[in-house]
Amino acid sequence: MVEAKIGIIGGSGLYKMDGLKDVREVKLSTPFGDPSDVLIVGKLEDATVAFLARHGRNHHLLPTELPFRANIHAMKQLGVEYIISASAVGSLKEEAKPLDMVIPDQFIDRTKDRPATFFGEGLVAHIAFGDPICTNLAKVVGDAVESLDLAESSLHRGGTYICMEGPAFSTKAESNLYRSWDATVIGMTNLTEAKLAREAEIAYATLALVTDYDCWHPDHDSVTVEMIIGNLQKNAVNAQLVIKEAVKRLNANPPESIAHSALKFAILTPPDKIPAETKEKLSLLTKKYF
Ligand SMILES: CSC[C@H]1O[C@H](OP(=O)(O)O)[C@H](O)[C@@H]1O
Ligand SMILES: Nc1ncnc2[nH]cnc12
Repeated sequence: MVEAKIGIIGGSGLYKMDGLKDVREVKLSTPFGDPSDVLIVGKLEDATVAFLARHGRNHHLLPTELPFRANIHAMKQLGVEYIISASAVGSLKEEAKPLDMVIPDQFIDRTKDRPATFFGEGLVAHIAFGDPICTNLAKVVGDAVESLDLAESSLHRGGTYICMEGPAFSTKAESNLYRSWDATVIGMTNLTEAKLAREAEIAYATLALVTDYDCWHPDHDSVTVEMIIGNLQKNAVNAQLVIKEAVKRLNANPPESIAHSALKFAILTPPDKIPAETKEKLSLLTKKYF
């Protein structure tokens, strides 16, 4: 089995990583179904990385349809310890302009129709999620952005990402409600992924790339796919540069992460009371504790 310590999940607009060497397509199955697509494993800046297109390489999966658990489980199977997620977001603040980058440190969950835990079926675990993003990994990504000269894009470190269900974009009332909550950006994917990554003890950070002002902004029309497509493409170019630089830094200096021991005090069910099939199903995640 190939191994990769760093995982990259590409969202809308980022369907492949340029510059990968010794590329292999790895098709994995998991106890939670198949991932969104094959994982692309290759060398980037001397590090072995695993890339996955979240919506599939042809963008055929809605946010609600994403096999989040299979995607994270597949990363875990490859030995991934750090995931950098690149995601398209709408901005809820004037100062976060289209083409800017935000590295959120909080999420608010507005999803309602997707599984968001590996646990259950006789194994109860509650992870701490007060700090849902790995601070040290976020710093590596932020430092990578700042080391590059990205003329059109400012960096915003910190901020709250609203994760909505979609696929329709928000109403103006919703968008203004989220602004009243002081949220920074809105998307449809990253909270679910971050939660599962934490359950899988993988450090996770989001590089959120602003495509639009959602629908609250008085000087902009309501968001449509047509309007954001150009920004998605420009953001994808920037995301590639940032990820390459972040991978270089991460490989040279892998940071500690609270995520790496997230299950240490999370599991409530005594090991001898967990059904054998569940123990087997979750063994990749929990075996170090039993
Ligand atoms: C491009 S429009 C909405 C779509 O874009 C974001 O996807 P991702 O987070 O995978 O980059 C957003 O969450 C929606 O899924
Ligand atoms: N305005 C928006 N709302 C939700 N997800 C998005 N992804 C990109 N722009 C978005």
